[in-house]
Amino acid sequence: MDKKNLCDLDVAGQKVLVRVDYNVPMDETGKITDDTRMRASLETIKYLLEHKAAVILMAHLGRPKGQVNIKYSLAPVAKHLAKLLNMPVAFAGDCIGEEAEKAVQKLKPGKVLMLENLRFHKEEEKNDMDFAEKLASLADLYVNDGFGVSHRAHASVEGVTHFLPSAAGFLLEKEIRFVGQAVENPLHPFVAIIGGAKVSDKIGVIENLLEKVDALLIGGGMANTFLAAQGHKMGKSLVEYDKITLAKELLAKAKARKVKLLLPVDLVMAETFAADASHKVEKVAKLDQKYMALDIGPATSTLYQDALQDAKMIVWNGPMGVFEMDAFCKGTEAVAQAVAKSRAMSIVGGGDSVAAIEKLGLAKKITHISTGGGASLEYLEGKVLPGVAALDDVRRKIVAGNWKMHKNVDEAVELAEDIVSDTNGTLNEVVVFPPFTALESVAEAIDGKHVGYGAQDLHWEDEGAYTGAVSGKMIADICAEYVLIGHSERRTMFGDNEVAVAKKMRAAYRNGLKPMLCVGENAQERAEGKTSRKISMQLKSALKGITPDEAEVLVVAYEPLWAIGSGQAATAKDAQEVCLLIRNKLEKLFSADIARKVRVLYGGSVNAKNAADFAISGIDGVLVGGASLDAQAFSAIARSI
Ligand SMILES: Nc1ncnc2c1ncn2[C@@H]1O[C@H](COP(=O)(O)OP(=O)(O)O)[C@@H](O)[C@H]1O
Ligand SMILES: O=C(OP(=O)(O)O)[C@H](O)COP(=O)(O)O
Repeated sequence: MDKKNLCDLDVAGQKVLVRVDYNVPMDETGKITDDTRMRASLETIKYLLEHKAAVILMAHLGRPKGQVNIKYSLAPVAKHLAKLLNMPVAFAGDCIGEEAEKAVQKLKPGKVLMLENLRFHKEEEKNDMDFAEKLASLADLYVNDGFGVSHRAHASVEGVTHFLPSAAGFLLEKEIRFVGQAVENPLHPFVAIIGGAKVSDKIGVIENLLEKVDALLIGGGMANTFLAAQGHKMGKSLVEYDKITLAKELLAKAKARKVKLLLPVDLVMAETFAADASHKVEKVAKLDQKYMALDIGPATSTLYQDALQDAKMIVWNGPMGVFEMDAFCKGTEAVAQAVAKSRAMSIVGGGDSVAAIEKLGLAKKITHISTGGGASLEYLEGKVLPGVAALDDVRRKIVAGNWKMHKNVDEAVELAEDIVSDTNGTLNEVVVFPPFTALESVAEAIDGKHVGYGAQDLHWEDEGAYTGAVSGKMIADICAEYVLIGHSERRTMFGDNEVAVAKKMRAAYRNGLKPMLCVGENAQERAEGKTSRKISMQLKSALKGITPDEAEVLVVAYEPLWAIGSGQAATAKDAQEVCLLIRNKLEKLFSADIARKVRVLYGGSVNAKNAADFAISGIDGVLVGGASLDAQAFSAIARSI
């Protein structure tokens, strides 16, 4: 995940505003009937309390339409939270204004305050900036731990991040990691189970998952529409006849992508939509037209269980039938048992699906139970969640331009000045690497501006009889910040082997320079599937003896040799996979925290046309060659990453 999390914030003595999702079911007496979402937030709250923060919780309950309505007060939730935390939880009768301000003033580090329902103010759902600023004025820092509401661009989810340093809570980070993996790097065979009432509720998810899965199992009311699209007569079943064409398109897409799409072969048919309705199991091919389908049948349950047996990753969202009625919950329970029994990485989201798992006591057998229904659906659709996108990035992206052996002094200064003016305002870090002859002039021309500069290489000794060489000490003397080490051209044309690279790394750190270490495989190694082994060896050799503190300022550039100067860039997915491999290797060499902080770039035939492809999770910027010699092209790249 590329967003800051709690560990990146210094919370001691700070007032931390935490957005949680406590939109929990209650019975008519106000008793909370399922506190899963509250329990899921405890890790974040306890971390903040242990680190001496004053914790201010804000949440919504229901949809009171901007009106104060006692039915949706969070007071009972605050009481229940006190029991879960086994400590007092103060409660403010409003989320902004004098009452909230007084409560916050009284709040001490190590204590918790719950604010009243945000949605008593219509400005919350309107993402009103004045309202967001009033919320933000209560605190020093903001943490979003409400995954279930992060698909909403509301003031407490998105707006408030414009006024406070922000980070993800542990629950949000865990949700994004698991649900995100299913979308970005699924394990195969990858099987998805989609159920629920209507296909119209989950079109986006089905379309996106059809790009990723090996098998898709469909149940619930939405299966009826697919069966009708195949020509089956569905009697009084819930069928969305206006979605028949769509269902046919999805069936065709699955076939074209060779995705095994399974539909029920038998159904539990009921005379009426009622818990005590008379019902019977019938084959899909011959359904009683006076009846309606309210669950998948036993043969279908067996078919789906078999399809799940060898899965390595399973995503399940939506029940297989009218789960809330005992007579029609068996299909959902059978799927729940199969998912729990599977050795796959299993991710379950959606109120009814999660309820089935909880009812059967199978929660511990599921890898990740999502606390978000709509949020997990939208994430599975591949949508950006506003509540996540709004958070501060853990690593500022870098766009670096390696000018190689081009530009005399005047040209170099002109190019650098043009880049300064053209990249003004970009959030990304911009760095240029001029030739040595122009480095000092460029440094003088842009020093103090937002564009950084560095050297394209260095010798590993600080001084001595090394004709033609330039030392780290000399580079530091003109206040350069970065130095490229191990660029493929140094390795292939000038004999920089792993020993030389390792000595240059030491020289860089000895002189206070930030190394931009280039690693990458050649065409043959790639063809032989040796990329991972080659890069792991390069990293291990170059980083030997480097301390964690030194590693924190390291930048690694993945530059596949076959893509340098060839005009043939790696695909964004290939680059993402290798950058992930590099980060995993950094975690093994140092720690997860260092691996999160190190920036990992892609380089190799990046240009203004393809740069945006590399603006994806896990890639923290680009190292640009030829395209960096033109200010406009390079600035376009700096804006598109
Ligand atoms: N065959 C069916 N006919 C009508 N409704 C169904 C059928 N199967 C499931 N449903 C309904 O689907 C609803 C749950 O769908 P959904 O909200 O998508 O699931 P989740 O809450 O797990 O996200 C339940 O209210 C259930 O009654
Ligand atoms: O319960 C929630 O969504 P969900 O029912 O999709 O899980 C979240 O708290 C968001 O609530 P909202 O759908 O009223 O914005």
